[in-house]
Amino acid sequence: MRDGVQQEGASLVTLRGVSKRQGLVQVLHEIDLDLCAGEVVAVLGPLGAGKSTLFRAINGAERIDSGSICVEGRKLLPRRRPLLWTRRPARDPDELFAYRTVLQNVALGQAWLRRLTQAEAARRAQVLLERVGAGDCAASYPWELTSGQRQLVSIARALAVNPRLLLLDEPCGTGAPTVLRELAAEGMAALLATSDPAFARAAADRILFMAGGRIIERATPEEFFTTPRTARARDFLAGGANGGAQR
Ligand SMILES: Nc1ncnc2c1ncn2[C@@H]1O[C@H](COP(=O)(O)OP(=O)(O)OP(=O)(O)O)[C@@H](O)[C@H]1O
Repeated sequence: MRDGVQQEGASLVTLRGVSKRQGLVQVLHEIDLDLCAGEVVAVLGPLGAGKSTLFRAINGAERIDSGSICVEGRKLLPRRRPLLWTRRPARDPDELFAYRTVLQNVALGQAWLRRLTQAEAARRAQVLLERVGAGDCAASYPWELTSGQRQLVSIARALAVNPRLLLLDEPCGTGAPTVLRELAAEGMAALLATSDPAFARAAADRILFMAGGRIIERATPEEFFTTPRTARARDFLAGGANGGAQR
């Protein structure tokens, strides 16, 4: 039990007292976070809350000033090779190779990372696309897809290495929450950074509400969206995705 929210199993990602300053701005203040296998946790907050910085730190791409980050019990060292990273896939079609079909985009990871033949990589890519409900998109090019479809294709591509953990910075699309919940039911964990309350509500088991570089509420979606405890969270929910003032 942590901050009133029941968690089960061993922690896959553990942060204790993580702090980070960028110039004059204290971007992260003493962040504690636990993520277990099979969980989808949303770090929800307004623009500039520090979500992306937090995710870069967990990914090993951002040096922290103090605190510790452990992934599967191993302490993350500064500048360590980043973990698999899916950043804003749905908003930026350039994240997918524009002149390759969806099947080729997903097969590339299979061929490179798993060293499969082209034919086997394509077969597995089709399986992954169907796994996320984007099988019909296989022959399309990225620019022919909706943002939600691109999101699903990006998740299929990330599944190339059978990840135990997905970090998604500002995911979107109506299909993605369902896919993430299904993957979590199979034991994968996902940590989302989002400023979209609807996405967080649809996808997450737990909400960590972040503002001004601090996690100021931890709750189930039911608790958070019906009875937010802090004025900052109430303002955010009343103000839409950006929650009025930043940070
Ligand atoms: N390299 C940097 N140098 C200076 N300030 C930075 C740097 N990176 C982030 N910041 C500041 O840190 C704060 C948090 O930024 P961050 O991008 O982590 O927030 P966020 O919650 O992800 O917001 P958004 O959704 O808009 O990306 C902001 O005030 C931002 O201006």
